[in-house]
Amino acid sequence: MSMIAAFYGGKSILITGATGFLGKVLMEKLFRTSPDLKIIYILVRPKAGQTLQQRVFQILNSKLFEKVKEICPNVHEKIRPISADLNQHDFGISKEDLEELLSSTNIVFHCAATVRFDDHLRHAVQLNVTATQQLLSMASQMPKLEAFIHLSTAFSNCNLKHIDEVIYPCSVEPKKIIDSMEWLDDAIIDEITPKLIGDRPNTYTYTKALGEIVVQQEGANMNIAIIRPSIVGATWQEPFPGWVDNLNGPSGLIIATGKGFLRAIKATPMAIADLIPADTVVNLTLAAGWYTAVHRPKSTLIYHCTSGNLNPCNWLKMGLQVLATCEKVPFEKAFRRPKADFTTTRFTTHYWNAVSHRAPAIIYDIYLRLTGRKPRVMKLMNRLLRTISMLEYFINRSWEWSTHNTEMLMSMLSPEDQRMFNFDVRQLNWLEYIENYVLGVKKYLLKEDMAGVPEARQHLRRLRNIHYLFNIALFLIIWRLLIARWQMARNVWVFIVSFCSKFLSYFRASSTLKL
Ligand SMILES: CCCCCCCCCCCCCCCCCCCCCCCC(=O)SCCNC(=O)CCNC(=O)[C@H](O)C(C)(C)COP(=O)(O)OP(=O)(O)OC[C@H]1O[C@@H](n2cnc3c(N)ncnc32)[C@H](O)[C@@H]1OP(=O)(O)O
Ligand SMILES: NC(=O)C1=CN([C@@H]2O[C@H](COP(=O)(O)OP(=O)(O)OC[C@H]3O[C@@H](n4cnc5c(N)ncnc54)[C@H](OP(=O)(O)O)[C@@H]3O)[C@@H](O)[C@H]2O)C=CC1
Repeated sequence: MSMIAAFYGGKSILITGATGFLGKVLMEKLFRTSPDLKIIYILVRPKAGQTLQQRVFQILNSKLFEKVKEICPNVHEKIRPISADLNQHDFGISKEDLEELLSSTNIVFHCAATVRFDDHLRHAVQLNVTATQQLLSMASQMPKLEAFIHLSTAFSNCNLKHIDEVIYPCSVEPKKIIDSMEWLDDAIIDEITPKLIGDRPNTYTYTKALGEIVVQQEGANMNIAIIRPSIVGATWQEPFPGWVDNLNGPSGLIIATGKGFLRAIKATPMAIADLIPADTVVNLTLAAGWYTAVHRPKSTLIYHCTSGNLNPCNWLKMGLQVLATCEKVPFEKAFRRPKADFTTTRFTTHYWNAVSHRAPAIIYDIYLRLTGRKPRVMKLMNRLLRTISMLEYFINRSWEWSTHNTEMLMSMLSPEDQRMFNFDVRQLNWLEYIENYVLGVKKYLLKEDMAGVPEARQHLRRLRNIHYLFNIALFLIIWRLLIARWQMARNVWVFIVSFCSKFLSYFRASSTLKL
């Protein structure tokens, strides 16, 4: 019998960010392994004209929840969406809902965050720091609370090369930052942002670091743990391989590669690609929830959920496998054939951006214009280049994360739990995982049917022929222009023509002799 699954049985669990990528995988696993849990409260904001119920309905109707609906047919009765916006004071939760939450919750999983790298500091602080502080304040009023699990990121201290499972201080206290956001205007915040984030690359990593300090300070009297995943990718094994439903991390770039938009990217091929599957993160999170509640460690434990030190993969291996899979099982309606390379210098990056990204986009937009359609490729390309520039920091460096707490936790699990809540990435076969990831992107993110693969292959063959024809035409045009303007080119041309004609006459003469 799994100790972890039994622990969650009968529990009332609060999840923030349950509509996000990790939140959904977390909820799915909880229902699948502990169908007898009492209730899961989820803090949800109404969005895109959808009510809370419609949002829950949409989640439950996705492929991710198919197994859960078999195991736990009354799953919809066990999810209680609570209207809440983490940007608002007290989250805008009604008095009745708040009372119910405070009196019933046993475990909190805090997943909600803004994960945008370019978010304005005010917004990133509000969501990643202030909201965390408010949630902790709510948690401190929960008499039945057994554990509070906070999702952070392994990159919260990416300004360091070696990162231990400890909380590092920031130059300015989070409380001062929170206060200052209330009275500083946007222009001043813009001005001080680079100074505050210092040698971190963006507001996301900076505010996640502040959030951790808040957790440590405000949660001193609670059973708290912090999980720091690295780059979260599609699921590895559960509920099935390859599930992914947003463009964050590598997923967006996998699409850009498969559709032939991405042809070159500045990356360090041998740098560690510290990917971690979403189901691995969720298994560790649930195990940490159990351990924190049952064993009550004296201090807040931080768990690194990373792969680099146990089973390293690098960007070259990943890139090659992405390309190989896109060749084998192509994406539909590709812009160009999937073919890409790494650049290592600023100069070559600018060159390939001009030649392989911007030039084809301009040519295709001219073609669209000439055929009476709206040009759109250059706009897409500019977005892609902006996204790449935001991600570049993470694909040109390697970090070392120590994993003592994570390994300790693994050793505390029973063999049954080690199997059921597996977070041992040493067992992961990268080539198989990346192939399933790419297929998952195709099926679950792009919603492409596998039945369309022959047509997609045919399309790639057409693109290859167009590419050859285009290159031949380009060569002939350039050559014609050179001949018209340059004596040297004319001389070379005369030499080639006379050489060919001599060769032909010799060939003809020798075949006549043989006859
Ligand atoms: C020799 C062989 C060579 C082979 C080479 C080729 C192989 C290449 C394949 C493998 C690539 C590997 C890449 C690795 C990438 C590494 C990522 C590292 C990330 C470190 C993460 C740290 C971990 C975390 O804790 S945080 C979670 C991660 N967070 C994110 O990823 C958020 C990033 N996104 C943003 O910050 C923003 O979306 C931003 C700034 C990128 C874009 O903002 P903007 O306002 O311009 O646009 P949006 O409104 O957000 O979206 C506009 C448009 O773009 C689409 N889009 C959004 N994100 C991405 C994306 N990541 N990739 C591609 N496209 C994206 C979005 O859907 C919108 O499209 P619409 O059509 O308008 O809907
Ligand atoms: N994905 C990754 O690569 C990594 C993620 N992490 C961490 O894991 C956690 C989960 O990330 P992930 O699932 O990928 O992120 P997502 O962006 O997929 O999900 C974010 C969640 O936060 C919710 N949210 C955002 N703003 C608000 C708000 N104002 N009020 C209420 N809810 C809000 C979103 O709700 P809505 O659906 O309404 O937008 C969504 O449910 C985060 O803390 C992140 O920092 C750490 C390392 C890597």
